[in-house]
Parts: sequence; structure tokens; C-alpha cells
Amino acid sequence: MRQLIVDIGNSRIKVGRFDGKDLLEEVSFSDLEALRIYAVQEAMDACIISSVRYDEPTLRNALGFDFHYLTINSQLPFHNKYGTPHTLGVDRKAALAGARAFFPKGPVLVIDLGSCITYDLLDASDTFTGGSISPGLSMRFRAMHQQTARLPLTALEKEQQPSLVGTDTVACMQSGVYYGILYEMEGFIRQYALRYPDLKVIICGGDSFFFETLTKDHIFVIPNLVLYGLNRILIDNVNL
Ligand SMILES: Nc1ncnc2c1ncn2[C@@H]1O[C@H](COP(=O)(O)OP(=O)(O)O)[C@@H](O)[C@H]1O
Ligand SMILES: CC(C)(COP(=O)(O)O)[C@@H](O)C(=O)NCCC(=O)O
Repeated sequence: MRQLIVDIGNSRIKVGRFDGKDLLEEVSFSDLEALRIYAVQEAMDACIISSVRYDEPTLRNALGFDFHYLTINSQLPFHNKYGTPHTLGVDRKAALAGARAFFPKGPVLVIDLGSCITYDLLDASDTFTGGSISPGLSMRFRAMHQQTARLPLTALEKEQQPSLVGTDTVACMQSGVYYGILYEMEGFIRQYALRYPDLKVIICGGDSFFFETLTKDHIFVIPNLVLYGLNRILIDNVNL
């Protein structure tokens, strides 16, 4: 059984080709046309799309192949008790489903480092009530550049761990963004761990590899967690 799994985020489109529960290949695209060209060349039995950007008619029009579109009506492996369930990001639902694919029981905190950073807690009774949303890594760099007169647009190099004490403008910005996110995550993890003994933490998303040093016995970095979650949701929803 071949499944095509598509996660359309605010920065880019991530695609996984699965055979049952096994991820065979992972690619990313910047636009729908590139996704369409890739998808029509693949032999697939089923496809799921989660999109925080495009509504269902737009995607059906642009893509022209059949897929399950993740909505409020899709069956999920947890109880959604969010105050506004209709506005909950589908990528957050997929990440929580991914958490249950890796850890079937117990409390799990998912931290998704994408365009935004989301913190989502699933408790031991499989109930989701909410979490937090904060600005993502690239967004922090762009915001400082766009909303000041003197700060340049900069970024982190691959696998760069900046100095705590920045000694020039760029290094100060890199320190602020990197350690701002690191200490933010450590603070959330500490507070959640006090409330939920035996907590597991999964860090995922496009910028998660910058924080692999956080990996411990109960903290896991799984960059493509959302793809695994969508695969699980697809299997539950179309009876593969
Ligand atoms: N090819 C890429 N295109 C865009 N962003 C990328 C790419 N590779 C890594 N990234 C990083 O991933 C982050 C976005 O993460 P991702 O999980 O793809 O976000 P989203 O789900 O919001 O689209 C960006 O902040 C960027 O730093
Ligand atoms: C919070 C998000 C912007 C994160 O999206 P991402 O950074 O993964 O592209 C997205 O999940 C979203 O648009 N959520 C809607 C609001 C909510 O979840 O309550």
C-alpha cells in the first residue's frame, strides 16, 4: 500500500511517500505546481493533505488528483477539547496524531518549530486542550529586520550554535534568536514536566535540527513528526 502524505505549512510544502508505516522518501516544494508534477508521477493508493494555507476547493482545482483533505470531521486519535476547535491548525492536529504514533500512551508535549513555534499537550487520557503559539526562528530574524532601522536580515548557519555573548550586531541577533528559543523551550518543558509526571517531549519541524542537543531520555527530536501523524490519520480515515 503506497500513501502520499502532504503537509502544506506557511513556509513550504513537505511530502512523504509511505509504504504502510514506513517512510520511503521525503521531499519539499515551494508551490502547488511542483507538488502536482511530483504527485502525478507517483503510483499511490491514497493521499492525505493537511493545509494551513489553502482551502479544499483551491487544492482540488490546482492538483487534479484525489486526496483526503484533513478537516474538523477527520477522525483523530485524541479528544479535541480546544476552546475553538474549528480554528485549531491542522498541522497541530497532525503533530499530536504523530505523537501517538510514536508514544501510544502517557502525556506528550509536542513542540513544532515551523514558521511559528507551537506547544501542544496531549494528556494521559488522550485529551488535547491547547498549548501556546510563539514566533518561529526565521520569523524572529525577519521581524527584527523589518521593524527596525538598523538591524540587518540574518539567519543561523546549518548546525550553528551561536555564542551566548554576541560580540557584534549579527552575533547578538543570532544569540537572541537561538537562546531565546532554547530557553523558551526549556522553560515550557520544565513547567509541563512539573504538572505531568512521566512527560515525553517531541521536538519537530523545519528548525528542530538546530536544537538536537536537547535530546535526552524523555526528549526526542523527530523533524518529520507531522508526516507520520498524517499517515496515521490517513490509515484511520480511509480504511487502508
Ligand atoms: N527548504 C526550506 N524552505 C523553507 N524553510 C526551510 C527549508 N529548510 C529548512 N527550513 C526551515 O524550516 C522552517 C520552517 O519549518 P517548517 O516546519 O517547514 O514550517 P511550516 O510547516 O510552517 O511550513 C523555516 O523557518 C526555515 O528555517
Ligand atoms: C499556529 C500555526 C500558524 C502554525 O503553522 P506553521 O508554523 O506550522 O506553518 C497554524 O497551526 C495555524 O494557523 N493555526 C491556527 C490557529 C490555532 O491553531 O489556534
